[in-house]
Amino acid sequence: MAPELALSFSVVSVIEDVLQTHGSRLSDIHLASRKAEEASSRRNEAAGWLRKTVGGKDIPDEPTEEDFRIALRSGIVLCNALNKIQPGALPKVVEVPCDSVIIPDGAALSAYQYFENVRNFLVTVEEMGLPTFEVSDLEQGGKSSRIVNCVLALKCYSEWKLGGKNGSWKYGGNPKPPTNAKPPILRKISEPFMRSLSKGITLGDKDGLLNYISTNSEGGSIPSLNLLIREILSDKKQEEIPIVVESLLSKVMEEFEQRLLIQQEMFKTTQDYKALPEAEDSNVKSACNGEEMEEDEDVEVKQKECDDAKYNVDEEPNSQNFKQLELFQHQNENVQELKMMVHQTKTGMQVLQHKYQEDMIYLSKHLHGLASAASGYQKILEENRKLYNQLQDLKGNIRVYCRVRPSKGAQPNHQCPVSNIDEGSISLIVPSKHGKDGKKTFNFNRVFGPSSTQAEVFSDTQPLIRSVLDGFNVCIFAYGQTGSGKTHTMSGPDNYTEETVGVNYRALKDLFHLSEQRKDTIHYDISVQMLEIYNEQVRDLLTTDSANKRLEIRNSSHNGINVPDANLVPVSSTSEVLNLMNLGQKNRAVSATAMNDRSSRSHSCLTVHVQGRELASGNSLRGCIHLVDLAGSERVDKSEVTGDRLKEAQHINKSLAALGDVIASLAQKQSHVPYRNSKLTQLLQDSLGGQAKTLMFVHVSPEPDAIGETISTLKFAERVSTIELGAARANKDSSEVKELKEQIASLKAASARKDGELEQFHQSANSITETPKSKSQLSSIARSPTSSHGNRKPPREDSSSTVEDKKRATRKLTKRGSLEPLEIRNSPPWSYHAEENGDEDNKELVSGDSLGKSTKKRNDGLSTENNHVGDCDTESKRSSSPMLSPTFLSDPSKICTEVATTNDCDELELATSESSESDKSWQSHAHVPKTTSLSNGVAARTKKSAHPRETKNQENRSTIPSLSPSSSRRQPTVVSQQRKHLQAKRRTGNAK
Ligand SMILES: Nc1ncnc2c1ncn2[C@@H]1O[C@H](COP(=O)(O)OP(=O)(O)OP(=O)(O)O)[C@@H](O)[C@H]1O
Repeated sequence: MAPELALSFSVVSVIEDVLQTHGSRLSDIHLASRKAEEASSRRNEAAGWLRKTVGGKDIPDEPTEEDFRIALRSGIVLCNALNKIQPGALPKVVEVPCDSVIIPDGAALSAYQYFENVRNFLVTVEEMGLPTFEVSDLEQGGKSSRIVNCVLALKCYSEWKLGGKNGSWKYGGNPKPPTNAKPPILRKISEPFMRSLSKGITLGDKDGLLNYISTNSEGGSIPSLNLLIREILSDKKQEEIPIVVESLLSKVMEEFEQRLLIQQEMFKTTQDYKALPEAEDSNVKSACNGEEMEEDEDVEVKQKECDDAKYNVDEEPNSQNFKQLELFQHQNENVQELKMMVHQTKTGMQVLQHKYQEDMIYLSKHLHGLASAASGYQKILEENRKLYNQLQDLKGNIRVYCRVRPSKGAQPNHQCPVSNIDEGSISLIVPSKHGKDGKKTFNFNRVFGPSSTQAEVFSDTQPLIRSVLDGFNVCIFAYGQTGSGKTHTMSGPDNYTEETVGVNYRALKDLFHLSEQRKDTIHYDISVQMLEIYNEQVRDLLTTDSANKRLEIRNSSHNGINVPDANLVPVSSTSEVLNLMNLGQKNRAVSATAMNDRSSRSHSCLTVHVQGRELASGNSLRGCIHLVDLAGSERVDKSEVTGDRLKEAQHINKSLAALGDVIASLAQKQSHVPYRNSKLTQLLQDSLGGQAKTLMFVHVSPEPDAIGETISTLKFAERVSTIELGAARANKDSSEVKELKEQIASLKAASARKDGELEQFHQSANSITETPKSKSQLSSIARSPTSSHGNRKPPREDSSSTVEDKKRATRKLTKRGSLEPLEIRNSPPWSYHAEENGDEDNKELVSGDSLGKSTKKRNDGLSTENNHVGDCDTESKRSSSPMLSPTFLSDPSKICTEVATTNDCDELELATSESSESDKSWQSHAHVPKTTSLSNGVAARTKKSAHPRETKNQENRSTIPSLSPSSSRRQPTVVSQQRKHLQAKRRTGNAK
């Protein structure tokens, strides 16, 4: 802001200076006396006005300069005069000056009070725009002209005011300057300026100058400027005048320049004062930042500086400084207020912080509680899952685990149909025909997402595998669309590592590990078979020539070996297993299809047989695990196969459809389960329908174009999970049962020996009696189960076995130990399966109501594939023969067996009340695998089927009394009587 320049100076002083420079003085021209006269006259006038205005008795009529100064020194007269003409202009006037004599330090106090009065007066006068003086003018004297000027200006103002403010104010200043007026400039008084003030004339103030001139013109006491200059120049020589005028002008110019400089300095000082409040602001900010104490000190220092400045200003009265100070004080008050607010805010913040901390503690406690509740919830969930699994185990449900393969590469614009994977459920987005996609959720025992590792997948399977060592049968099979990851789960990828190896290897590793741990209590023998079903043919994967060899499946064999002709390789370490698996994998039929580069074209089954013997008790147990990697179902249009591949695909799909039928029958608890419709279902029969623990891994591909197959796969899997197989049972034999089995084996051996003798006897008798029967028929009748397959080892000869032994064994097997009559039947294995497993087809095969009528309705597939069926036919034909086997003569128990066989082919069943295993072993004793020894004997089993046809047939069964060897000769009669009796009974039944 440019300062308003009040360039006032005394013309007289300037002229005086110029005259001095030129060696002459105003006094020379009587200026001094005139000045003195003028000063005294003006002083008298001022004193008179003051006396008149405030009644100051201390002011003489014609005071000297000193009198005048002393009279006004306290400032009281001046303040009162000012208050008189401008009431309230000075609210505080120290009226009674302290007596400096009576009161100690009174002088100092008085000086201070004078100073206060005079300062207040000067400030007000300054604000009114009237000429002022310096405090020192009053205290030190010598400069009273300025005081006189000021008083006369007041007088002038008073008169102007009393005159009703008519006309313009002669001093030109604003008598009541607005408070927001620009701050006046602090003036540093130079000597010439002081002098000019004494004259009360300002050049910058045109009115003032005019007033001065007019006043002096009117008063006549002071010559006008014109006159003054003329008077100065009058005594000058002509040639001196230009020089004097020139120096006069240059002096005026110099004075101007000096004034300008002073004004600029004053302006700068004003700016510095203005900067003070800003510094205060920054102090406030610093205080907010916690530096309050330091800043307080700073403020105090600044306050002190300002006070000093105030004092200095007091010394050089300047309304601008006072305004600045007031402003500063105001700002200081604001700062204090702000500080208070900051303090309050800070306190508030502290309270809030405290509350916040309390809240945080409360929340953290709450959170802790929630976390523990959540972990408890998790535990409960886990517990629930376990209980659910246990319940399922008790019910014998097939467990179903679902695994989603990772996507093969990114498929832009295609959304993965798998929308959500939970621990026990998987949700799919199912596209609908109407455009709006639906959501379908499937629940399983466990669901593994694409990121699940092989180890994670195996961890849930582990307990199941371990139960094999406790004598359970376990089946794990992988199901799913082609390329969905079945082989990956079961075997691992092609170049497998320790981490990526599949369930098969891990299972065996675990088995070996556990058997090693238990070696002090149980001795385990572990052996492995590896098969595949390719184009409905069972092939051994552990031989190189297996491609040409068709193997038989014999369900419910006594030792759990369903394919006895396949290689059974004993193993003792995982590396051996790995080698075998590699061999099997190499032999497995795979080929590239459009869906999978290495598509398995067959169902593969790795079977691990475990035989355990408890070292302390001698008890034995037997468990086996089937690890089945099914061939993938495929849509032939999609897999683009032709020729042999197409044929393979058709076989695969057919066998999987058969599996679906079996699952559906089991799920609906139907009495007939069509196991025999495919080799696959035949192989899995024990696992799906027996007392095994079964787990299915269902695999799905995440690709959107596989959604159809994915949905049908998951629906199928859900159905599988509803199947209840009944609680699994361990295959454990006590030592007593074992002993009995051994006895049975020895009896069988004895029986075989007798068979031989019988054959010889028969031959000799034949030649004597010329029987009508052919030789083959007789040998067929005489054929014992053990001799039906020539590829087995003959039973061990046991000379100690007698007929009594056999009878005892039979009685023992009734468990009750009584000698109650037993039904003893000899039957081919398929008959057992038919009844045991509710296989209607097979029941029909063997049903018939008369002797010799072995029948008829026959499943084509079975008739060609099952040797047992052929056996039955033979047996049936044989049964129609009126001839009795010579065996009857030598072995009564054989007779009974024979009778049952010939009489009722559809009832052919082994009965044992001791163990279901016994009967199974009996049925299958003809199919003992190469590596196992025979341990079967004759066993009897009470019939348990409630089938109506069986009930009917039961009536036809012969009740065989215990026979002693001595009665053997009567046997034909007994037998014929028996037959007659049965026939009669049957006829009666039919008539009814
Ligand atoms: N969980 C997985 N992680 C990584 N790769 C996988 C996974 N599952 C499958 N794959 C890969 O997907 C491809 C197809 O898998 P795989 O051969 O196991 O399918 P499949 O169901 O056995 O097929 P097919 O029925 O035709 O034999 C393979 O390259 C396999 O390595």
